Amino acid sequence: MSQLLVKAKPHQIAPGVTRIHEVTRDNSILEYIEFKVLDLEAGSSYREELVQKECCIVGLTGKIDVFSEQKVFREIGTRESVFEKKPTDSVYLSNGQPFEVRAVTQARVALCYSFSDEKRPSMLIRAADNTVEKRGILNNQRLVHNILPDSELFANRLLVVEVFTESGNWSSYPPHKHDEDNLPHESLLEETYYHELNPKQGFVFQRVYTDDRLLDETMTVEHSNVVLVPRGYHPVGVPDGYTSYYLNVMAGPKRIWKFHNDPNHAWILERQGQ
Ligand SMILES: O=C(O)C[C@@H](O)[C@H](O)C(=O)CO
Repeated sequence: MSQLLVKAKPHQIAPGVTRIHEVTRDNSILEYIEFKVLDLEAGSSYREELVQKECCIVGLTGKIDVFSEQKVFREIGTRESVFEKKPTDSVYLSNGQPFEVRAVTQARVALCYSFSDEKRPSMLIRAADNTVEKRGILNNQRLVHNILPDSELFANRLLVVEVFTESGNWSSYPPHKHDEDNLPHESLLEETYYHELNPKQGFVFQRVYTDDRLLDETMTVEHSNVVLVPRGYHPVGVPDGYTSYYLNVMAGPKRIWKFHNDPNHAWILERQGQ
């Protein structure tokens, strides 16, 4: 059984609250990242206390209110489907505080965690604060919303980004890795991919591999699956007829995204127009 591919396991944990994913240090091979996806019915609420963790709450779809010790954030979320391809709102909460997510409408929420013992200000990351990038040419085009990039200094470890890849294109490509603490050349960051597909019956292929091929797994990834990237290159290929969305969480010892392209495939970037 794959240690990298995590399928959705919907489980009702409170009235109106269904946990779709729960990736923890105890049930996964990751050391720096934990990740949850929750579905909330309108009016339902989810409570948690952050102990030695920071969290970025991403309003994937629907509208939520977030109550933290320091602040209340109202009407978080901008879209009914991620495939509207517009940025959404998120909230950053630091270690050592209880919080509550209350659904204003039916909502799907991602809780992206890393380990932290620092108390920092709670922050609203508005949809309008996301930097939006179009990357790549030919069949390597993708749309990126930077939710919590390394240029934003208020988080301790967490990096969060969402990526849309159209039918027949490749993203996280040419394959790149960030698994060596060797700055300024490369940083060590684990990564998670939470995938959605439009239409839902679609699938993508994701390969996770290292130079020595001691890790080399190619996965068929379906709607709502999570892929764990403890190390290695991690490209995604999208079949004709389907659009791919994924939410990436990255974290490691230093909060810098410095990747290294697979030298065998870096020539892709030298084509005209990149
Ligand atoms: O540019 C892309 O295709 C997205 C990737 O950079 C993705 O966010 C990732 O792999 C980050 O390391």
